[in-house]
Amino acid sequence: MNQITLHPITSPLVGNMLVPGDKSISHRAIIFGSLAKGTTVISHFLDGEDCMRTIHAFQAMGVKIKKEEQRVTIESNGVEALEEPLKPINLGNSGTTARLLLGVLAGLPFHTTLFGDESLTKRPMDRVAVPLREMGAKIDGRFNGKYLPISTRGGQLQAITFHPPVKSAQVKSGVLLAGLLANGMTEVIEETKTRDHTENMFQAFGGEISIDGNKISVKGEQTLTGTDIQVPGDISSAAFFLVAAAIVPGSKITITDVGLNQTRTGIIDVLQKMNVKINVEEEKFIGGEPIGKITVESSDIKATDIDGDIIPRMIDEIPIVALLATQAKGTTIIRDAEELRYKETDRIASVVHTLNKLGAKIEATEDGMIIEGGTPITGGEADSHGDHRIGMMIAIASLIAKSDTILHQPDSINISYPTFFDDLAKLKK
Ligand SMILES: O=C(O)C1=C[C@@H](OP(=O)(O)O)[C@@H](O)[C@H](O)C1
Ligand SMILES: C=C(OP(=O)(O)O)C(=O)O
Repeated sequence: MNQITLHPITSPLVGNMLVPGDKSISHRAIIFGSLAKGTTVISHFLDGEDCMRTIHAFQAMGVKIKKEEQRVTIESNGVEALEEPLKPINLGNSGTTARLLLGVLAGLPFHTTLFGDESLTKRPMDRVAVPLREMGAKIDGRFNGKYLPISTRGGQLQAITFHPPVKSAQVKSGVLLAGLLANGMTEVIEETKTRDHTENMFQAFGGEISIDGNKISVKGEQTLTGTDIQVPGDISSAAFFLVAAAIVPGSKITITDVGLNQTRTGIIDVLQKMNVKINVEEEKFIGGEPIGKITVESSDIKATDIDGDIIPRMIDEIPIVALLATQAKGTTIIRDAEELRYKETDRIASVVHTLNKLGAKIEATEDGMIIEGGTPITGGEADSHGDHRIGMMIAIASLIAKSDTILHQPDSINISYPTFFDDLAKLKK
């Protein structure tokens, strides 16, 4: 489907909902389950296109992975059993698969070629290729390995101490995974803490990892053991509905069984700062990940400044927060978010272009944006540009638009949230 017409909403959004499994945790569960010896069973796995890329990559290396809806079973004989893939591996649109898989391939003694779609082909891979080469991996590709397609020949790796030059959980995770396959103790020292699902997953699979503030140390050449993983709901997917409830008058939505990992809950802090009526209840810990429920009601929204250490804790939520800010009282300024320029699209440019087209008043800056509040959304035509989060931002904007919105390339939403429109429909009364 190339385009769909979205109508403004005529009644509040009301109800309880579950969101699909966390994308970051789903990727990692496949990777760790494939590296571990034994059986891993994953429940509430994200059935999105990106996570399927990770499954296919490990199947191409001989791992037995069976998927029945949101349940995935992995039977693996561990790292030593992984085989040289017969063909180049297609990573589609998935940056997480690319950066984490490079870390794994760095330690495997065979040749692979990785490629992706048009968007992934433009995203930087040198941020992970450089430290992996320092550990001893052979990595080459377009622009000296800065961009896909990339070929690897891994092997004997030496542990390093690494200070990531960018605030990126993908880079950290790539090096930690290579560290698992290296000789010695690999250390990653982050300037700002990024999402820590890789660290939690090491522990869930019986691995030794130590965390001291922002320093993470992983012992090389350990054997991991298969386990059961229950994936929490993805707070990055929930964010679209949290904002929808806040901006559609009379709404009240509760999202249950959603991940509340501190390294991901910047969106909750921002909603609170913006005067959104929100209630959060942490209920349990599963596999080192806190899970609970969030209730949001329509609110009188206030502008705020968003910058500094909170940015990595809400990096994927900035497009939908930008929409929220268009409905706030006052001007919202987002800074320190230059990393947005290296996502599926340049999300500073695509958010500003798209929301302005729909009636907002936003100015792009080098590392963020300045958003004028209280601007009505007019509707019209808008394109996801193949970016799932831009597609969902447009769909939520269309709810409060003055007229219909034609969304081009809605299929991109299948990357992270294939049931998005069904879930939205269930909240309409
Ligand atoms: O590690 C992960 O699972 C992710 C880390 C973030 O990317 P960066 O590490 O590039 O910031 C985020 O934007 C992406 O959606 C998923
Ligand atoms: C940036 C994202 O994902 P990835 O880097 O895995 O493509 C995202 O999901 O918003």
